Amino acid sequence: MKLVVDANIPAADACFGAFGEVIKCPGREISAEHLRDADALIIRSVTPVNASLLAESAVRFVGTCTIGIDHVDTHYLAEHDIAFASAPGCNAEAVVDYVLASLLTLAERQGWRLLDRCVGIVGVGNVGSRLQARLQALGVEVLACDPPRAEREGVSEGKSGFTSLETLIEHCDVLCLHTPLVSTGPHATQHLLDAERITELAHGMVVLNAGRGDCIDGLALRSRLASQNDLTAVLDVWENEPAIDAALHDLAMLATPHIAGYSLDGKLRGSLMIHQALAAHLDQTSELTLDDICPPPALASITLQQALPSEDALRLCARAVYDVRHDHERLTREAHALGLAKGFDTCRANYPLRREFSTLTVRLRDEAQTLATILSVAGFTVVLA
Ligand SMILES: NC(=O)c1ccc[n+]([C@@H]2O[C@H](COP(=O)([O-])OP(=O)(O)OC[C@H]3O[C@@H](n4cnc5c(N)ncnc54)[C@H](O)[C@@H]3O)[C@@H](O)[C@H]2O)c1
Ligand SMILES: O=C(O)[C@H](O)[C@H](O)COP(=O)(O)O
Repeated sequence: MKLVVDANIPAADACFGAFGEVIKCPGREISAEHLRDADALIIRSVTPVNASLLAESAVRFVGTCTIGIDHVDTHYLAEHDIAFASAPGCNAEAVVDYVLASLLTLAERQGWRLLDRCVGIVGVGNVGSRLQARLQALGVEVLACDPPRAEREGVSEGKSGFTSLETLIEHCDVLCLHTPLVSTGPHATQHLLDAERITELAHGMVVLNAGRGDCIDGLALRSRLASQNDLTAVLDVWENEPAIDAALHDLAMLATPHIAGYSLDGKLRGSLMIHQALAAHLDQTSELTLDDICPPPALASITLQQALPSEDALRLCARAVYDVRHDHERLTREAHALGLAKGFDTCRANYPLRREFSTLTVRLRDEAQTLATILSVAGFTVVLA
């Protein structure tokens, strides 16, 4: 069996080597030529999978080690009896870590407390629901918007815990987008935040997008930021990646190269989920587990010797695991050296090893019960001693 695998997929040999010959290729370069005699295609989000890629190929299985599937023509696969698997939820914890790390950084820079803000979450799926749970457990007020879920669950707006995007825009201090890219239909998300809604955003609002770039009208956001400079933008995803809008990049307070989900844990979970899906497709059993492919964290524990204000302690622990400022600085540096598009992909290909909050054990004095609860609901492993 011949498998063509995106070269950016970690543990590719451990996860796919046992099935056959693994040919690695940068995801953006995988072409019909590479797939002519391939049986399986294992990708991440940067390889458009459609008729022009697959028409001449022998591929019978496509697996994307990502949650987003907007790069895959699933109708074409179904029509041609090509099996397909994605990795829902694999990197959701990492994205929530990214959001918390970003908001804690903004709070410090702008002199507010995250715990006092009202956060609106648009798209309450694997990422959004985990974000909602962590924020609410911290005591942050959260408003949630997910019309497809409200419809699926047969609940009316208001009573369901879901509310409209307009209400979020009206009431929230922070708006977090975690929607997939859907181009058509009643719940299309293409330019969900369009020029009109961007005009309505209140002075001082934070807009964070870690869903898909096309969910925001980038030109309209750029023009609001450039003309009024009264919003704070945290952008991990962009229109036209990797050739993103340089002016919008410069105007964002935190600008990162689509790495919100890039914890090692999240990427390896994605590889493992597609390994399991391929094994099932081939009627094989697999005993491979995350522990087989995921190393222990380099930083396993820290001790907080003094009682700190809760938000300072949160920020300290978050940064011990993941400092989002480094990702912002790295993109700016690489863009300066290589140009924005090349710098964007270089940052992604050479991404430093990042772990999830849960891999850090925070040791606290016995009397710090309240702080222990806060750190624990924020995602850390906490031990009182
Ligand atoms: N930046 C990153 O690194 C990164 C990482 C993971 C996921 N993502 C993106 O974020 C998206 C969400 O991830 P997820 O794992 O939570 O996916 P998910 O499919 O579990 O959840 C998406 C949610 O969005 C809701 N939704 C769909 N259309 C909507 C609309 N018009 N308005 C409001 N809500 C809507 C869905 O009902 C669903 O509940 C993914 O599709 C992917 O594109 C990005
Ligand atoms: O859809 C997803 O899972 C995320 O956007 C994921 O982080 C994308 O990773 P990439 O394909 O860009 O490596």
